[in-house]
Order: sequence, then C-alpha cells, then structure tokens
Amino acid sequence: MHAAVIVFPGSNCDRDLAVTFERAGARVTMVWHKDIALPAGVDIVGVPGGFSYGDYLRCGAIAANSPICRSVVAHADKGGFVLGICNGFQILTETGILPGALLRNAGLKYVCKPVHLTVATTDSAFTRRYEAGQTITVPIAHHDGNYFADTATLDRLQAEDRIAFAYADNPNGSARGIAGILSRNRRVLGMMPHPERMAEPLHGGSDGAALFGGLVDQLTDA
Ligand SMILES: NC(=O)CC[C@H](N)C(=O)O
Repeated sequence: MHAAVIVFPGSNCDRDLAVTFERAGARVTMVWHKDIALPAGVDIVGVPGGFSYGDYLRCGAIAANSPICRSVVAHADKGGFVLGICNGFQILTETGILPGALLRNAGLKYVCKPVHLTVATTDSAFTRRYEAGQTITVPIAHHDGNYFADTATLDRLQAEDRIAFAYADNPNGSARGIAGILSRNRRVLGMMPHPERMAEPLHGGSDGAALFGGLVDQLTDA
C-alpha cells in the first residue's frame, strides 16, 4: 500500500503521520503543497494536522486552494482514499470533499488533552478493526474543532451511518458530539482527534494504531 502525506507550510504532524503509516506497513511519499500531481499509484492521501499557512483567514482555507489540493479533490472524486486529521479535516471541509465546517471551540480556548471517543461505525476501512461502540482514547489539540453542519446534513450523516467517531464528553461543542465523519462512499475520513499521536506504547497508548492497521489490511488486500 502506498500513502502520500501532504506537507503544507505550518503542518506539524506530517512526519508523525508518515511514521504511523510506515509502522502499519505502508510505503510513504511526502508531497509538497506546491506540487501539482500526486505520485502515480497512490492508494491513500494523508492530509496532516498543524497550522497550514498559519491558520490565516480560516483554518484550512488557504491550504484548500493550494496547487496539490486540486489533485486531492480529483483523487477523492475518482474514489480514492483520503484521511484528514485535525487541520487535515478542516482542509477537507474547506475543499468540499467532506460536508460541514469546523468552528471555534465552544469554550473559545485551544484544547489539548486526551479524550474518549466512541467508535460509531465499523463499516469503513478506517474503523473495521474496532468493535462497534468501543471507547478509545486519542488526543485532541485544536482551537477550531467545533463541528457544524445544518440539520439536514447532520440527519443525513446519521441516517447513512457516516459518523465514524463521537466524543464521549464533547470537549468543543461539536454538533451531535461528532469527532469524525466519512464521505458518502466511506473512503474519506476526516477527524479532529489525532490517532497518529496515540499509536504505540511510548505515546502512552496505542488505540489509534488499529485505524492504520485496518487501512493497510484493506488496501493491501484490494
Ligand atoms: N492540531 C491541529 O491540527 C490544529 C488544527 C488547527 N490549527 C486548530 O487549532 O484548530
């Protein structure tokens, strides 16, 4: 399985994401935001966390208009897999690949702490290695993690079983406690918590590792 990890000016989880993919068994190519094309044959694009372009304008808004994001949108449009974590999730909503928006946290403060998440669906390559309803612990670190979408969109996400993860104790005011959502074809996941920061015992826990393990299994079998 071949993963591309996009690097924007201000990304700070790009190496962590690459190492986690590699430890799960993937081959990784780092791709610079000014590049126009993704490497040929890429199975999944990782859009990492951080502060792309300094979070100016809105988190993810400038990155969503960078040259490489046109190729990320094209990759998603043709059914390719994409994983956006934290700032990566913000970028995926700004491109329109995923619905909704990430607003300022309800408490108006940057929140950095481990949180408990409920695995809301196991019907995806990202969540297949978890048990439905399982509680996992993964850290968050953001000031704009408050997921917002209109009621019709939220109802559709629920009806289509596209909420991947929900907060056990909503730390940022997200609508319906949403921590991560899937695209309609279930091949794009955006989530605010950082599974790559809780993927081996030295991190203090490894609940995030199964997400990458499940992906590598599915994309290697494909
Ligand atoms: N850890 C991150 O990716 C941070 C995301 C974004 N810059 C925020 O604070 O909301």
